[in-house]
Amino acid sequence: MQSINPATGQIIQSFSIWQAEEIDAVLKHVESAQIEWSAFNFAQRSCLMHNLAQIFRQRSEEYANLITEEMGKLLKEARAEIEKCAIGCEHYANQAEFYLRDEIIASDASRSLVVYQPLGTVLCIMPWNFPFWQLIRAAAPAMMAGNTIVLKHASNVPRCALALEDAFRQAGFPEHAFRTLMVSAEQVQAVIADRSIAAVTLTGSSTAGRKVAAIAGQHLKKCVLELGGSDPFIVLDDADIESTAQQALVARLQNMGQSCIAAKRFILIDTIADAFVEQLSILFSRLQIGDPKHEATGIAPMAREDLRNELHEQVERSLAAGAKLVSGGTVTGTGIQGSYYAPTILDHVRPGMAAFDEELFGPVAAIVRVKDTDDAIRLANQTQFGLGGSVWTRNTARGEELARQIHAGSVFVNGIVRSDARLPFGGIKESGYGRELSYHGIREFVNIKTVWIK
Ligand SMILES: O=CCCCC(=O)O
Repeated sequence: MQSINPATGQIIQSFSIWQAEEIDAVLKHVESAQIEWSAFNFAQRSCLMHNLAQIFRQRSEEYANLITEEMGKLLKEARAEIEKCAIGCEHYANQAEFYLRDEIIASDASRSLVVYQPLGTVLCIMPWNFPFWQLIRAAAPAMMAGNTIVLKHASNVPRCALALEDAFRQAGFPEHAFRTLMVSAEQVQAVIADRSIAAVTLTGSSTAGRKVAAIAGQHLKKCVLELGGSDPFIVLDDADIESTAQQALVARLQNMGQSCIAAKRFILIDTIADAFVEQLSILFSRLQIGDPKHEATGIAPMAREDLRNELHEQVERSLAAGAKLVSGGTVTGTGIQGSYYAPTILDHVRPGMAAFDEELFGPVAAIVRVKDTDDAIRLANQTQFGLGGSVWTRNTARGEELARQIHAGSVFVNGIVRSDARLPFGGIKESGYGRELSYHGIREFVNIKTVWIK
């Protein structure tokens, strides 16, 4: 496993992958720790989760630099990610007991109730794009419910994975309540199969989701999958073009476009399409490519060179299929080592083109022109994905009506799709199943037990 700085191409550190004996030993420890951890009451768990939030804030600069060095995002975005982790920990520290309170249900018993109890050890298989937050989004609720965690992180962020383990230890969690496994993708099958693992949560591609779901299914283990997306960003003809284009820029280029919930297909009503594209391309052209640690930089590298090359290939296939290049479309970095890609706008994208049919995980906006709102909804739903979507209009009642017609796990009206610990997060169709965050998220990894008393 190698930690490589995507802004320079330099190897920061290399790590050896664990052998089976080491994996076994850690899984046993985490399994035993779960018995100890589940005996902690909510107040005790909450106290440690608050400590963790505090550690994120105290060590924010260190962690943010680590993220930027390992996967390339802008340092200011990395700082925001760490703050989001602190907020997520606090949310579950404060709400878990309420979310998992016993529910008394009237039935033919003298007393019947539902109690929520931990499942055991949850394996978190996590991606590199938000290397701290994706893990905390899954682990904070699961741990507050009394589960322990083993993390298999993406192989390009090993230092983030180890820093997370250290943060839990610093916060005072039992020694093996949270452990990072230094394992390869090939070793994951055996980990899922191990009897110490009760359930699995994966954030990653639909391809990875299929594999993990198949293995978990074979071993009858519960899994939650948060997979890819191709979120529509629908602009109606009454939207404010200037402010909506500014939001579009953030929605597409956040995290250098490497987010499952980034806006990917910009569906524009014909009458405003020219003005919108012009505005968006002006905004794109102002961004400076450079060192992700510099305040003035707007375009950071993508996380890995192979991912950048794959994106470029999707752009080239879309152009060959008839899309029109408005700006970008080039691999930048001649003479630079980093895996940069110029912010790109493709116009006249239609179904059948890579930019419409596939997830574009990078700084490329696909413009889809439509004649009316019916056409907009039809095309928004013409995808195998169903993660998020947004509608932009001055008429919020109309926006809500359209939000209900979009097939996705969350739809925002006049707002960028984002996760929020108070609201459920997840997708339908090939974007996965199950929900994270809110009370829905914490109830994914519990035994929802009925107790019936005559
Ligand atoms: O790739 C998915 C990114 C989700 C980020 C979030 O939870 O805000």
